[in-house]
Amino acid sequence: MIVVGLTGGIATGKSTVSNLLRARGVPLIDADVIARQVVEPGTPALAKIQAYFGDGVIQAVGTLDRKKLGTIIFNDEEKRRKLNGIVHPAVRWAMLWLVLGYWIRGNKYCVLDVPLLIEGSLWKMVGKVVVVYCSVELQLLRLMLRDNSSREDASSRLNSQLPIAEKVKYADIVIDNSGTRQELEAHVDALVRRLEQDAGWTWRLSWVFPLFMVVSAAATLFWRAARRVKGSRRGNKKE
Ligand SMILES: CC(C)(COP(=O)(O)OP(=O)(O)OC[C@H]1O[C@@H](n2cnc3c(N)ncnc32)[C@H](O)[C@@H]1O)[C@@H](O)C(=O)NCCC(=O)NCCS
Ligand SMILES: Nc1ncnc2c1ncn2[C@@H]1O[C@H](COP(=O)(O)OP(=O)(O)OP(=O)(O)O)[C@@H](O)[C@H]1O
Repeated sequence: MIVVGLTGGIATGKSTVSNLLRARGVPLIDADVIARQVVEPGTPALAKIQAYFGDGVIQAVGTLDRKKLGTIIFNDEEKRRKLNGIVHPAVRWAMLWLVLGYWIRGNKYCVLDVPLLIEGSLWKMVGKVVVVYCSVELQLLRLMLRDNSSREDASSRLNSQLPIAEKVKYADIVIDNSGTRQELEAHVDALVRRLEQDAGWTWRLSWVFPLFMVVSAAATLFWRAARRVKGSRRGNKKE
C-alpha cells in the first residue's frame, strides 16, 4: 500500500483537495480532524494543555477555546512548540492505527492530509509527498476570506509555517491551485490516475505478505534519507 502525504501552506487548498479525493473514493486521513479529537474534554492532551496554558484556554463547557489558544501560539514560537509537543504524538498514533486499518482492508493507497508534514519530519515516513501550492499573496487572500480575519492575523498564522516555496522542494508531486476550482478538479483527477498507476500490482504482495510491506517500507525510509543527504529534492513533478 502506498501511503501518500498531502500537505501545503495554510489556505493553499489542502482541505479542498482532500474533499475532492474523498468524493472520488480515495481513503483519506485528516490530521486536522484528529487534532481536534485528541483534545476533546477528558483527554490526556487537553489536561496537559490546561496545565501548561492555564484555565483561560478552557471554555465554561469544558472544551478548548481554539480561538484563544490560536492567538497565543501563532504569535509565540516557544508556546507553539509546547502545544505541538502535546498534540502531535497523539495525532501520530491515531494516524498509524487508521493507516493499518486501511491496509488490513486491502486498499492500494491512502492519503494523509497533514498540514505540518514537512515541519514535523513526517514526510520521511510516507511513500509520496504531494504539495498543494499557490502564491503567498493568494494564500493570504484566501485565508482572510475564509476566516474573516485581518491581514495581521492571517500573516502570523502563515509565518508560523515553513514557507510554501520551501515545502515544494520536498514534493514528489505538486498540485498548482492558483487557478479556478474546475482546474483544481482536473489536477485531482490526474493525481488519482497517477496513484492508481503507481500502486500497480505490488500492493497485493504487501497485503498477502506483510513481510514484503515491512521491507518495502524500510526501503522507502532508506531511499528518502539518501535523497535528503544528497540534497536532490528538486526534480518534483507538476500534476
Ligand atoms: C491552535 C489551534 C487550537 C487553533 O485552532 P483553529 O480551529 O483556529 O485552527 P485549525 O485547527 O482548524 O487549524 C487550521 C490550520 O492552522 C494551521 N496550524 C494549526 N496548528 C498549527 C501549528 N501548531 N503550527 C503551524 N500551523 C498550524 C494548519 O495549517 C491548519 O490546517 C489548533 O490549530 C491546534 O490545536 N493546533 C495544534 C495542533 C496542530 O499542529 N494541528 C495541525 C495538524 S496536526
Ligand atoms: N481554486 C480555488 N479557487 C478559489 N478558492 C479556493 C480554491 N481552492 C480553495 N479555495 C478556497 O480557499 C480557502 C482555503 O482552502 P482550504 O480550506 O482548502 O485550505 P487548506 O490548505 O486546507 O487550509 P488550512 O491549512 O487552514 O487547513 C477556502 O475558503 C477554499 O474554499
